[in-house]
Amino acid sequence: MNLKQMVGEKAAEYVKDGMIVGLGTGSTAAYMVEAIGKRVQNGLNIVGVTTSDRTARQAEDLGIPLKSVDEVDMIDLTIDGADEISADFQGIKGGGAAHLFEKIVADASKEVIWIVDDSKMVEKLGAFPLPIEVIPYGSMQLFRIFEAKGYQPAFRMTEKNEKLVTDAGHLVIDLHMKEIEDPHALAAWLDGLTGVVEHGLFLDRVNTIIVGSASGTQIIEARPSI
Ligand SMILES: O=C[C@H](O)[C@H](O)[C@H](O)COP(=O)(O)O
Repeated sequence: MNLKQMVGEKAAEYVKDGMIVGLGTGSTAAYMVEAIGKRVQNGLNIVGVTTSDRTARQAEDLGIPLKSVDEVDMIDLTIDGADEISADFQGIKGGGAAHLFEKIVADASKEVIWIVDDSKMVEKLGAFPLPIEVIPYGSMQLFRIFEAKGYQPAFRMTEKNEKLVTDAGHLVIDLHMKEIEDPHALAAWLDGLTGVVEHGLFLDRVNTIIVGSASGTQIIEARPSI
């Protein structure tokens, strides 16, 4: 059983006719986009708002009508993957370096669903490296600040061993923190650093989590939607 496919297809059932739908990024979200694409080909009428160039290409190929995030007032529902979800439903995202656009889309959404396999559910965040999107200018200064804190920073590299450049033209520094004691305090500190564009801590943002495991899908209602 492919758990990513299972939760991706389950989440696609939440999409209703007439909705504006935020389409997340990553290997799990790709299954959701594919399932929504099939429903669109069978007559479902929606508009998608994508969170990366990759997802935009996939959605276009499937014939899903798209608008940019700036062309819509509000997104009805966003479905996205996650890298880690803690016991109190906070998340780390950005393993695919899409967290800046993903957070902008999530913030413009009435409801957010995350789809994950059960390996992503953890007690505390931090085993997954925390992605920090930074502007290239001065990025070594930020690197040194993270190093001095003991966060073991590493620039995200491509297969060609070049610094990865995000869809927005920034770099990514991954922090290897092992365990994040206070995600809200860390997020506030990161938000205050000049040159940090966005970090991968997604706090108090998800409404529903669909978890896939060998025994099936579990739906967790994390917090009420707006
Ligand atoms: O930047 C990428 C996104 O935040 C993804 O949603 C996240 O990394 C999970 O990806 P995957 O489903 O491939 O594990």
